Amino acid sequence: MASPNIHTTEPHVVKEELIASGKWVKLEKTTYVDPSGSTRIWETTKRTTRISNSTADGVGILALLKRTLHKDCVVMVKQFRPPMGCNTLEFPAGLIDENESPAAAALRELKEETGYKGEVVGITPVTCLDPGLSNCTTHIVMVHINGDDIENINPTQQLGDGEFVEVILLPLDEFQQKIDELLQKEKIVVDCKVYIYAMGMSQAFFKPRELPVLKQ
Ligand SMILES: Nc1nc(=O)[nH]c2c1ncn2[C@H]1C[C@H](O)[C@@H](COP(=O)(O)OP(=O)(O)O)O1
Repeated sequence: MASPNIHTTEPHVVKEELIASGKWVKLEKTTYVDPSGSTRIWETTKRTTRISNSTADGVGILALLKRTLHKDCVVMVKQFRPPMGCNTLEFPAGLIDENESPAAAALRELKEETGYKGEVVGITPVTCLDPGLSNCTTHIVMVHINGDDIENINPTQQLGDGEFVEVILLPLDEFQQKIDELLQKEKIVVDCKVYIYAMGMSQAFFKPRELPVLKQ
């Protein structure tokens, strides 16, 4: 018989001790109390760049390019990511600057990485990225791009030193299939947020058209 699992303690962090720090990332030893009241240790990574009054470390940008006589496309970026040792397929993204709102950071990063000028149509709450490893957080900012606008006909990236970003447009109604084709063609790892969104889009596009089947 299973023993009753009664937890009386609100889990909380007791102290955070620095183990090592670089320019961009630091490693800490986190002492915390778990729900059973036991004191435990966790190894935590953090960005050194977090702005104290900012709601998150960065933004990810879910940008839809809308053009007359074209399918709506999701604006994606492919780039070599040193920690992965290979190219990745991601939503455009970046860190929030000092005194910058998530919306402003999203429009700035989108312009820099892809050349497109967009309009913010929605922002998620703060979301965590890899909470078993790091306290890194992001807002996903939904942006619409008027592709017929003269400013968006020939978008020009504004990349900084050391930034090499390829823009890839993928049709929204075939998003998962086009990603799968790309993954088969080349050695590239897709960001988890991107693939989850692709699976959600497939469900939204195709499931409503399937005939309902009576459950046995
Ligand atoms: N973990 C990192 N190590 C680095 O050596 N450099 C890093 C790290 N994280 C960010 N950066 C640098 C790279 C860019 O010069 C700036 C800004 O990056 P940003 O464009 O805002 O974000 P990403 O596109 O997600 O790299 O920070």
